Amino acid sequence: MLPAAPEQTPSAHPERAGRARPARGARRRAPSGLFEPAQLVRSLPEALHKLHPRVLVKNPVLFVVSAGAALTTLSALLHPDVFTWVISLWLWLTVVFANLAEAVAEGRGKAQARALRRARTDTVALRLEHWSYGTNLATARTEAVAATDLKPLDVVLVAAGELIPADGDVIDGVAAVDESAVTGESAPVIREAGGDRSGVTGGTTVLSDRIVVRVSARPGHSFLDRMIALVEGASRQKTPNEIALNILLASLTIVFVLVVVALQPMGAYAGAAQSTTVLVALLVTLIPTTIGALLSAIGIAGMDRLVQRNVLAMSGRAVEAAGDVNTLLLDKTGTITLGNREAAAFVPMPGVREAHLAEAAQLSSLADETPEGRSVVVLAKNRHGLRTPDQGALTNAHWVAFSAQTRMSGVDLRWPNGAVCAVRKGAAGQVIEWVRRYGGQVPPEAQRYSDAVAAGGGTPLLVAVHDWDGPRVLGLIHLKDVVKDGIRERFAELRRMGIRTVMITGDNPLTARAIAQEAGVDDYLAEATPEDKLALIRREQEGGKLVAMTGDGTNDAPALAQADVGVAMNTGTSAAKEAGNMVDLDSNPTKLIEIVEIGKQLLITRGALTTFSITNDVAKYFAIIPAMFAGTYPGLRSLNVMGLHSPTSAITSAIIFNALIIVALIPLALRGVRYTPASAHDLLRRNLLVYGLGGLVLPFVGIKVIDLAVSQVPGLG
Ligand SMILES: Nc1ncnc2c1ncn2[C@@H]1O[C@H](COP(=O)(O)OP(=O)(O)OP(=O)(O)O)[C@@H](O)[C@H]1O
Ligand SMILES: [K+]
Ligand SMILES: [Mg+2]
Repeated sequence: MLPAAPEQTPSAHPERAGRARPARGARRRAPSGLFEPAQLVRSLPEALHKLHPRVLVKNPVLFVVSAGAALTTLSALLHPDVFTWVISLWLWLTVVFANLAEAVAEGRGKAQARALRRARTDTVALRLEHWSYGTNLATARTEAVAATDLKPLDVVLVAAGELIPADGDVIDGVAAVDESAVTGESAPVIREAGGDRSGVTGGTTVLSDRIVVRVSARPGHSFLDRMIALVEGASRQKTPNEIALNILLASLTIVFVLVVVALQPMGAYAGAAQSTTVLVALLVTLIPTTIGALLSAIGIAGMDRLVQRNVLAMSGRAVEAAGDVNTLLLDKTGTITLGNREAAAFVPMPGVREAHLAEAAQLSSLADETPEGRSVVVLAKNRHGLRTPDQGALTNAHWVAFSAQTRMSGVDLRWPNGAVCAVRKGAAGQVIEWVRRYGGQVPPEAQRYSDAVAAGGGTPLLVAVHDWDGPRVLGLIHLKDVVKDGIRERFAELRRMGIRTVMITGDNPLTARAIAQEAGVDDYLAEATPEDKLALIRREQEGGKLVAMTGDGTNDAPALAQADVGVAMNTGTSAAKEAGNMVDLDSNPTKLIEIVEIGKQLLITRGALTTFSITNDVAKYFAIIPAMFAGTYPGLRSLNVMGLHSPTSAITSAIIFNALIIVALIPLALRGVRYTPASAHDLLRRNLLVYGLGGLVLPFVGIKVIDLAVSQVPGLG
């Protein structure tokens, strides 16, 4: 959890717990401390600050109200009377209350930003002058530089007890890291080179061991900087939906301004010319002040609700898109499975000694920094007592790193006597093709054994050599991975929300199918390259679907960038975090369920309050129109259905109600309308009923009550 947010409760933390606890978050109610009346008082100075014309002009509805308030104040100064002063006062209060809504929504973020600022580092970093695989860190030359001077691609050495000076990826070593300064979680996490858990954040602390980090962030553009800007709302931009709604509100406002202006000559002709104060009051009740006041607070609160769940949304647009997501793509390893895909057994081909296979497997993995590669070395050591070969023999080694495109890794060795030997391990299809390319025969067992491992949900890695005996398959490594606990139920929940889940993996179709079945996803895509993932997203989007994607690997980055909602795991590589538009600090892939709920809640809240805003103006016309013309057209008195005391008390009550309803709705705008999984159609009907009807009826009662009080005031009765 983010620091300085005491209301938060600890969240499910699969990475640390070692398994995905079915996060209770989905059912966790918005933290009860999300809104407390004291916040209104605390945010008052900020609300008054926002009375500046430069701020007001950004909100057309509020701008018109403040212009009206200025006008009535002027007329109160020229022709003082109680009515004009009271109306002026309440019009200003209307603007202050509207500002208050925004100020309260922003207030929480400011506290969090203060805590995050403290984590920003001004430490000294040890920059390595050269680094390559195998560099001896004990003797490597380093220079001390200020953390703020680090540039992308700089390589720094960080030891236990030290602050990580900048965002980056671990490229050598493994360490326990305390990320509480950023995530608020005190349990340490493991960060290691090679895999999809290499991302580290500047300002976090290394607890054990020593790691080499390649810096990825430009100065001033670190993750922490972005987080601070985000929670502070500094980088907040209006979303397309907000802009559209704002245009609608502005147009309505202009129309009503014209209507009111045109009313005066007509009224004068009929002998019922109105005072400025009455005309302004009419205008303010006509224009949609409620939603105009609450709109931005609703958006900020939506982002904030995500922060409460430890999700950082880099764009408000992504939060809205989350509310309408149709398809969720997840990668398999580390997202659906635990991700510590480990070598469990060596399976030799007929006629091959297991020790020989193990030796080749180990050789191909010595420089393979992926968790898979490291686990092969460990298994060879544990099972066959194999030690790392003599460095002297390996000086002429050309290491072939694993890539998602080639699906292979290995080494080309040149022995001192000039003989050449190549070893490869990788996906069955690729390794078989490699052997055949050099004219080797592949026994049918190679495919058969691989399929057997895959059918059980394991990942087979074929091992082949090409030496003086020619190219041939020696056997396979059985990699095991485990489907996370409770993930089936979470997918079922997504299905109820109308979201289709698709697993994408670089693994072979048989493994993919076995895991897909066990996890209960709706569909899967196997042997997917990064391009395939991207193409799949584009295809879905062309069909008009909104696509969400969660991932952590560098090979997920293009897809994360293309997805409408791209959630990167905080554990992931910096490429993935850079590409997505949200980061989950808990690295919990099923967090998307909560993200979708929050997105839906945001859309529903905005819809509900817009409905309420428009319908709740109706009652105010019934208060004001009869009051305006009762003198000229006594027949209009029958419209005074509320039986309001007098024209002045009626108009005053309508304006007071119009202002108070904003304050009354601030908690709802911040907390959000309650969301229950239901079809969009049912939700719409329910909301129209509750908020439309509520908006229609409530003001009749409210204005009547206020009128009873107002009519007691001398000068208004
Ligand atoms: N270190 C490695 N060396 C050689 N081959 C590997 C290595 N790691 C994985 N492979 C092979 O490459 C295939 C694709 O791996 P990749 O990591 O791209 O996909 P994945 O992890 O299965 O999928 P995802 O991460 O998208 O869930 C694997 O199925 C395996 O056969
Ligand atoms: K109004
Ligand atoms: Mg992977």
